Amino acid sequence: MSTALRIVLAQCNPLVGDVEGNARMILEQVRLARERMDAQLILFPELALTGYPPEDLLLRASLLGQVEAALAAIAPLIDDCHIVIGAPYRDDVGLRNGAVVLGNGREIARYAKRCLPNYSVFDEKRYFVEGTQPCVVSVAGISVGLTVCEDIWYPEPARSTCDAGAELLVNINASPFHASKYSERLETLRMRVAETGLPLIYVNQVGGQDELLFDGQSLALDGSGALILRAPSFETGLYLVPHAGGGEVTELASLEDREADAYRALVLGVRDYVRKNGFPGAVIGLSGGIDSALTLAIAVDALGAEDVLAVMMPSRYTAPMSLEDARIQCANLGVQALEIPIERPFQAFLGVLEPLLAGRPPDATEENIQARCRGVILMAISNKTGRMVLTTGNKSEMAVGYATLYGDMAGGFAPLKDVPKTLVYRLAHWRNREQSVIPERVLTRPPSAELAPDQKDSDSLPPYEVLDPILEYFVERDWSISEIVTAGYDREVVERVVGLVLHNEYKRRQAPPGVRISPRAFGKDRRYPITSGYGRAIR
Ligand SMILES: Nc1ncnc2c1ncn2[C@@H]1O[C@H](COP(=O)(O)OP(=O)(O)OC[C@H]2O[C@@H]([n+]3cccc(C(=O)O)c3)[C@H](O)[C@@H]2O)[C@@H](O)[C@H]1O
Ligand SMILES: Nc1ncnc2c1ncn2[C@@H]1O[C@H](COP(=O)(O)OP(=O)(O)OP(=O)(O)O)[C@@H](O)[C@H]1O
Ligand SMILES: NC(=O)CC[C@H](N)C(=O)O
Repeated sequence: MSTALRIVLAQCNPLVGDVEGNARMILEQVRLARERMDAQLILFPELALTGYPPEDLLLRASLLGQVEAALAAIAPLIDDCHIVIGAPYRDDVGLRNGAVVLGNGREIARYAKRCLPNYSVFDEKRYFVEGTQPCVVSVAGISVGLTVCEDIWYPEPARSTCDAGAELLVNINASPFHASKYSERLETLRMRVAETGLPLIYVNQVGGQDELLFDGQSLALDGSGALILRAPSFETGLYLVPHAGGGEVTELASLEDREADAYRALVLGVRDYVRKNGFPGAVIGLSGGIDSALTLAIAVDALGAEDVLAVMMPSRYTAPMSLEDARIQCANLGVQALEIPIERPFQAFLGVLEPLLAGRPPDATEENIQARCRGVILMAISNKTGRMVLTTGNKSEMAVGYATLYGDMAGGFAPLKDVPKTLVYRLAHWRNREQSVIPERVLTRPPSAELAPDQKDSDSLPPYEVLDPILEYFVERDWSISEIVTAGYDREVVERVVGLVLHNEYKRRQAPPGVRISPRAFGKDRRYPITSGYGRAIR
């Protein structure tokens, strides 16, 4: 850094809507940053006071009242340093996504975010009005220019802040994770530094908020674009920006591979969803298959073995090795396991439905009754114990509707919802890299729903090595059928897969939320109509 300012990045995990709690957390971070690091300027993430994204809570006057009260309460306490807090505020023009500067015991400035993202998972134009002016404040004699998240993704805000006299650019963020996001950010920040010649300090929030997951990885670049600080991913903490020039780079985090990043994102997403919603733990149906095996490992890493309950619910079609493998995994992880066979409830349903079923060949009806027996049992355990049911469906299955409504889709949160089946395998291998917690056989046997005799997923679906790329092209990249065929896939298979994806929007709308780890997840990231003639038109 060209300046001697002691800047601390508060990479924190606010709770959306808990303005008072977030204000207390901010004051505690200020105390620590002052005590331990002698901080002169402490930066908090975008909308740190409300948490991000507050969604339609922003339409409630009472929330904005709480924000103003919190700012008024915090300001007098900030008398020996400066802080920047992300907070919404209303002015003569409208509601702003703001960066508020406090120091010398008072409020010093309010900056309104100028670029409001309104694509992908972002809806900021629904709530906020764009700012038009740069904002530069003096901190210990250094001119500090403010920007908020999306501002830094375009040249103009940084350039005009530089023109307004900034010697240093600050960017406060709520930038959600997806695979490759870190390199996209770094490349963008380097462009802004190259254009302005100014050091750039980037602070990001951490934590899960419904389907969004924030990874932290706050950064500092010096005026030449060299990385002088990279804070850890998926962890909260206070990080002092080092002074460059001595050739020393503070690299607090290593660049992890895709599996490690994805796995750690899923763990944090599950932990924050379960804990921030006040649940004492989770319950999972453990089949002896790969999806529930990985879900269980993630849940244990997120919540601790004592707060996770595995339930084995064998049916007449369950292979003995499924039950054996499930038992071994529970022992490996130290998880309490229950065994509740579903034969009796399944028989009871077949009995009462006899008039409907008699004379009709068995089909998905009977398969789904089994999945629903398991759903009823898991939900009963959830109701009685207060634990949340984690569903186990992966992105490939959710894409093509290979799951039973009110059956294995019954539950509160879907950790693997954005994890394609081929990545499920890679993550399971990654989790087993040091110590085998998922039995080897679970990783090698062919996937099966075990809802009918000798059933395999490959009876109904193309092999996952074929299905997953087709899904990625269609769902994540919006390719046409012809483009996917040109990439080397069979037209008939592509048409069938695309038809299933379009048809099963209704199922996904009824599915629980899950952690977003890809650039296009099902949920708020991909909004398709349920009732639609589009599928017919593209045939
Ligand atoms: N647009 C729409 N809006 C609202 N509802 C709509 C609808 N289109 C169909 N439906 C309704 O949806 C129902 C059909 O859905 P559903 O009852 O779920 O049943 P369905 O999709 O027909 O069958 C479930 C499939 O998932 C497979 N499965 C199940 C469980 C686990 C696994 C696994 O490997 O993990 C795989 C199973 O082998 C079977 O092929 C029907 O009642 C239909 O009326
Ligand atoms: N015998 C079982 N005991 C407990 N839960 C089961 C059993 N069979 C299925 N389930 C639950 O239903 C989910 C869907 O299972 P299914 O075997 O139909 O498909 P899958 O997608 O191959 O999942 P998995 O790889 O976990 O088996 C499982 O992940 C599990 O949560
Ligand atoms: N909150 C925001 O403005 C986020 C938008 C930004 N492009 C990001 O995800 O990093």
